[in-house]
Amino acid sequence: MRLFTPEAMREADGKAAAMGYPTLLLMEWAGMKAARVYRRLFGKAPAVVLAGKGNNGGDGLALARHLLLGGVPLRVYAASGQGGDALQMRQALEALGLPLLPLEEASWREGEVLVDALFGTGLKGPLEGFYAGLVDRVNASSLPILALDLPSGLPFSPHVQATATLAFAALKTPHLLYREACGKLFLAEIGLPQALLEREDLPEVATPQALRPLLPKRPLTAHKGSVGRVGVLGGYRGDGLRYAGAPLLAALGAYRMGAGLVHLVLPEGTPLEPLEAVFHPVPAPALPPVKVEALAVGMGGGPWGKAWALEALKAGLPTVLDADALHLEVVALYRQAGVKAVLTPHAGEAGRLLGAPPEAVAQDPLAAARALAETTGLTVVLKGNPTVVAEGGRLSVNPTGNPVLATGGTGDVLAGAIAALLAAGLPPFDAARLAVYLHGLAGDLLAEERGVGLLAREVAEALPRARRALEKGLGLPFALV
Ligand SMILES: NC(=O)C1=CN([C@@H]2O[C@H](COP(=O)(O)OP(=O)(O)OC[C@H]3O[C@@H](n4cnc5c(N)ncnc54)[C@H](O)[C@@H]3O)[C@@H](O)[C@H]2O)[C@@H](O)CC1
Ligand SMILES: Nc1ncnc2c1ncn2[C@@H]1O[C@H](COP(=O)(O)OP(=O)(O)O)[C@@H](O)[C@H]1O
Ligand SMILES: [K+]
Repeated sequence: MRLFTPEAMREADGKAAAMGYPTLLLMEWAGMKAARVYRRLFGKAPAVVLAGKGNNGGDGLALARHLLLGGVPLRVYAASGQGGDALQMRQALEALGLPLLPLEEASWREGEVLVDALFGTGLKGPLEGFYAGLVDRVNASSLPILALDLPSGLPFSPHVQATATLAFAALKTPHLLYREACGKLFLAEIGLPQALLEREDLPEVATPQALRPLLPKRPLTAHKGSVGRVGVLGGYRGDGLRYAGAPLLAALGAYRMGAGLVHLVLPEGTPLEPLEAVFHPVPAPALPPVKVEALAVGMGGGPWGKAWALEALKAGLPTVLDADALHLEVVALYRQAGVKAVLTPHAGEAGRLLGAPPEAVAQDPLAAARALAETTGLTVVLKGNPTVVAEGGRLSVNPTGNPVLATGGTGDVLAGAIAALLAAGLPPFDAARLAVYLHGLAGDLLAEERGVGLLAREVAEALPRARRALEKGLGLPFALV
């Protein structure tokens, strides 16, 4: 599944029209699916539809007709000046005898549901004047809001803060970059010719459908030496083992992602956990003295971070470089050596590597991940919401995960999880996008059950459940309608 920009989506609509496909059908499906979502969420609660004059408004008018036919009480406030498909939708509604009220008179009361069909992919620049005021009133209403295609105003401010958003044909960048404004996310197929949605040049949205086939198989004869052995290298002695827990969490992440054996190479004096690991206490950064297939490096390494990474490079194995191992010189050496490496920076670390402020990274994580993959020549996991995986020209945007993951150590768990999949033989891009998806899904399962207050080790514990869900094809964090 591809992640469209609003422009790419408009292009696809245009191509459908140029092919001779009747675009009125798309709008009709959009309206029908929107009515279905409305009924599912709000039953027969009365609707107040706010329709702009473009095609997004047209979708709203189509929805209004389906609600009317379904016996849902409603008022429609519409801008004037529709043309094309939207005008036909307006005429169809009027033919059924529903008077359209001027948008300027829009008002609502307790118990009603607002439908935001003001602007979609055609918005150019931030809303101002009347529309900015209308959006502010909508947001102040405390009524449930169903946004059609996009919460109006996105990607700028002000924008509608929706309770639920129904995306048409494909997810667009603002759906994943402004997740909060969208509320519960739905995606409707509206009959757009499939060929127009297959755009290899656009980023992918990681989905169960694409990721399930990547899950490493485990044959009956599997043994702990055959399903992937991971070396976890990290920690620092000099400050009283302040971050001693970080590599231990990475070891848990690796085991919970299915590693057969985890070898923990740690500073002497570090607590020896988890019990399932094989321990190699060392006086200074060193490689595990045994055979492993992948490494995770840097967690809790502090000033030793660089030394761990340089030591690890000698093994020439697929390696996750996390936290204290993330340095430009180190990264350049991995590239030179042709070693497969996955970098796992958060916005702060990525900013440091790119020479950009963290805010700029967070503002456009797709561009930042792409730039970092380009400058380093390695695989990049830019952590955040959304987490973006980049390699060469490929981008995968992760739809799972939520703010309960914002707690110490969850990144360490992820580093170990990626290493486990590398050790199982997955190429870096696949290991990264699969681990990121499952890590986020584990967080989603736990958020649902328990909410804020998770421990990173519990995220590791939930990884097998996330994996089971993916095996069953479940776990898509938005609903298809
Ligand atoms: N064939 C198609 O094109 C389809 C389009 N669909 C819907 O159509 C939408 C796109 O429709 P449009 O391209 O007509 O665009 P929109 O309906 O999103 O908005 C266009 C209108 O907004 C005005 N406008 C743009 N920026 C503004 C600003 N900053 N302040 C005030 N007014 C502004 C434009 O002058 C134009 O009148 C999609 O989001 C989707 O909801 C769906 O019906 C499916 C089929
Ligand atoms: N608001 C959020 N939404 C989704 N995922 C989040 C959010 N906050 C944190 N995470 C995830 O939690 C992990 C945190 O990693 P990191 O910042 O390295 O923490 P630590 O160094 O404590 O392990 C990342 O995988 C990140 O994507
Ligand atoms: K809208």
